[in-house]
Amino acid sequence: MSGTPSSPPMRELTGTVMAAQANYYRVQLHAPTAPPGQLLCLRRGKLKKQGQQVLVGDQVIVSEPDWQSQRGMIDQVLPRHCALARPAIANVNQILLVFALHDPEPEPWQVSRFLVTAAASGLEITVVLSKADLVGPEMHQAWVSRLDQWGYRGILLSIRTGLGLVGIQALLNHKITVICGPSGVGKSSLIKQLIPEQEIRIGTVSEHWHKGKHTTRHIELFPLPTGGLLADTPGFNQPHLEFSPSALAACFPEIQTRLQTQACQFHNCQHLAEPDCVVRGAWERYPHYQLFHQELTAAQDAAATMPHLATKHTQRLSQLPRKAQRRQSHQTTQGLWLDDADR
Ligand SMILES: Nc1nc2c(ncn2[C@@H]2O[C@H](COP(=O)(O)OP(=O)(O)OP(=O)(O)O)[C@@H](O)[C@H]2O)c(=O)[nH]1
Ligand SMILES: [Zn+2]
Repeated sequence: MSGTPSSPPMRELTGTVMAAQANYYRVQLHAPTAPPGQLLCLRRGKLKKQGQQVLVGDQVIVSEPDWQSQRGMIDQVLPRHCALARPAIANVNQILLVFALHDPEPEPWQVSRFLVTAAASGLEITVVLSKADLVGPEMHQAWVSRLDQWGYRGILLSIRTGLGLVGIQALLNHKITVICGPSGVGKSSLIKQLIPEQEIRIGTVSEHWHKGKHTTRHIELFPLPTGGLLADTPGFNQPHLEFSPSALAACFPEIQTRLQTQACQFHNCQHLAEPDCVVRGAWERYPHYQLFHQELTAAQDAAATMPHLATKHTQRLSQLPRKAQRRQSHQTTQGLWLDDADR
């Protein structure tokens, strides 16, 4: 790869992995080390041997560019600041959770379940309350203040009237954002507003996704005209809770707020039936906490007694305390939550 004595020194080509399918990765090259454009790349054998996965969202070093056939090789994966498992995307900055105010109406348990799943990632979360044109101001206010009490910001959106679009655009600027939410809430409609020129492609991708059992086989980042990248996820109604029961409290801002100023009698309080617990109480999502805790405990018990039946996620995560889970997923290039089945 070394140039002739008269050629200028070769600079490393860097890029972002925009899509992954089978063994191929579509890499958007970064200026100024490369001409604008994308290369279809393979992962170098040595990375495979090292068990180094390449994820959509990864920053990579590319070599052997063949400009004519637009092919290249991924030589190196640069350190990630985080890696999500579902969808398997690296370097995500925030999660946008979309719920419709009507058709389908938001179900507090379901909203809470999505919030807890998203909160487990440790990323910034914003909630979009879509189809605002279908309900009145009372419903708007009720959900915005409910979310506020839960510790989240809710943005009203209507594709019909344009309400909220500018605010959402500003939020997405220069960030990698994953959009999640149940089926039919208007995620695709929002993406079409944000990236009109990608309309056809998004349609194709959505169709592809909806054929499966809501497992993301094809993951793709779409560039926003204003800067930033957006990833859609398939609509699904019951996101998986996949962490240890003791990690659940960290996924409720209401609990974290209480624990900032008060302490439970036991340092390892699970906030269920323990005496002198400062978390247990008459706040709206406490029943959700109890229910999710029960579910996670049952999954953990199943993993302990029937390890062959447990999912890989549950097995690995239940072995680690919360802090270690975060450290692993944020620092290593082999995100703990990654699972080959997701890719
Ligand atoms: N009234 C109204 N309808 C909307 C709005 N946004 C989306 N819709 C309608 O809601 C329906 C579902 O929208 P999609 O964008 O396909 O929803 P989705 O979340 O992508 O759904 P999945 O692909 O199943 O995940 C469509 O008929 C849209 O026209 C809105 O702001 N107001
Ligand atoms: Zn407690």
